[in-house]
Amino acid sequence: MEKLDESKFEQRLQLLALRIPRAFASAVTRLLRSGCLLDMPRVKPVVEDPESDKNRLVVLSEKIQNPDLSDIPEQVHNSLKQLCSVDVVPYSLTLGYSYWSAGHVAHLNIPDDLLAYRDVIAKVIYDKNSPRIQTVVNKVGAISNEFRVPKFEILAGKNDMVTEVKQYGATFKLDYGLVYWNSRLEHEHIRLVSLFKKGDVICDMFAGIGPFSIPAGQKGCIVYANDLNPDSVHYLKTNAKINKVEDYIFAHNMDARVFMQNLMIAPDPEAKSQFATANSSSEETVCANEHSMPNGNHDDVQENCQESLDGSSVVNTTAKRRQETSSEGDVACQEEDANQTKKRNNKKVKSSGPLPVKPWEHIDHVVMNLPASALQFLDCFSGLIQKRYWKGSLPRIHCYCFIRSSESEEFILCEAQNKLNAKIAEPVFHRVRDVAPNKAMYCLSFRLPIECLKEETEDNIQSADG
Ligand SMILES: C[S@@+](CC[C@H](N)C(=O)[O-])C[C@H]1O[C@@H](n2cnc3c(N)ncnc32)[C@H](O)[C@@H]1O
Repeated sequence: MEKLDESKFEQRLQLLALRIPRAFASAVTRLLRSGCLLDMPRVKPVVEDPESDKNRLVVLSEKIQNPDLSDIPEQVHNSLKQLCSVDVVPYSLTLGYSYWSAGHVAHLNIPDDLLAYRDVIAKVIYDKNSPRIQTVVNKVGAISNEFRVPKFEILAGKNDMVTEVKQYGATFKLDYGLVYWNSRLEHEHIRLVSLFKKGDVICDMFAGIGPFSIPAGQKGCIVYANDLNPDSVHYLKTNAKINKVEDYIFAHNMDARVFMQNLMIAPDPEAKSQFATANSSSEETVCANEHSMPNGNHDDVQENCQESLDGSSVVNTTAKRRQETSSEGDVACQEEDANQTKKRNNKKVKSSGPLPVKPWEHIDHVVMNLPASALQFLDCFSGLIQKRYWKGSLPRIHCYCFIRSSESEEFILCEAQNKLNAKIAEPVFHRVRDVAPNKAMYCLSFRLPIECLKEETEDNIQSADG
């Protein structure tokens, strides 16, 4: 048998690092986070300086290759110089052959010229890293299915792809063979969630197993999370429970367009009018603006969240409950009044958890992480939101996409505007990571243009009113 040449699996990266005074490590990291910092799973970008414990080394992205830092954006470079003293030093990083792993699974991409040795390679990796690594897999072919799940062959260890990984303090359980997972997006997940505020309403149209939704829930956001892959939704619900945010996450399993359309369906106006006549207008305002579930029923906060986690849609829940109890809104409003004077004695409402929201009235952010085709889904926003229900500013859309070196941001913007049928004001492109020599992943963020609101015509008001 040929001898295994381990070095064939080692990747040696020649990088640059900034030697900075120790006390400035956090500030410098924050400054460089959007694209200039080393972004690799399980590799810390801030390390000890072997020459002095008064300093630390902040490792730069492999994209930054000029020691004069001329490939760092000028503004960032200037802020850096003002912040503290900085020395640029070479930094060599070696990734061993056991580098690629998620939980107990070591994930290899064995090149064609070494495929003949894959079993021996896998065995060595397994033996050297067991018990931490219990399964060694090799990716087979390119990802082509709509769930974005790679195909793997199991080379060593047990045939078990269910594992747990940790990101920013959250635990994610997943079956590597059934759902999409990419550890390299950790920084992007953190970056986007850092834009959300407690209490924000988030729609995660392509949620996967929840790397945006779960930390958003942990932050106190209400998240409507959806994925077409039933296995992803299964793990999304599991992860919501593991991370104790099940009250904040409404999980759905449907096509993203249908999901958005369903979320925007306002409740039966007939029931609303009964609600209105049964209550004074001020009571109705309290219910509508603050604590109402889609059906206006305050008793069902926990139950409704649980129902959503069990897979039923908000709309179905709404429709069902509205038919059942046209006077429940009445009761709910009275109870809400009582709650405000701290006299209410209702166990379910008393229990902890988020207050319910009405997505057709307000959403703060929409996350669209399906870079290969999310732009195509933007057409679903045209005429989606009904002006007469909406309150406050329109949502910010975060649409992921790929941009090839032959394409420009303007080109992508045009495509997005064509799909929306509206002009986007102040688009922000954030470069997430390079995925190939000529292709990078970006996040295009913008506020939904007002032209996308559904026009109020006599016809559509009447048909909506039944
Ligand atoms: C690139 S993954 C992103 C998952 C997750 N947001 C993350 O960052 O890990 C895209 C997800 O979109 C889902 N998906 C693909 N087509 C979809 C569709 N038409 N509607 C809803 N989800 C879809 C896939 O199953 C996959 O989980």
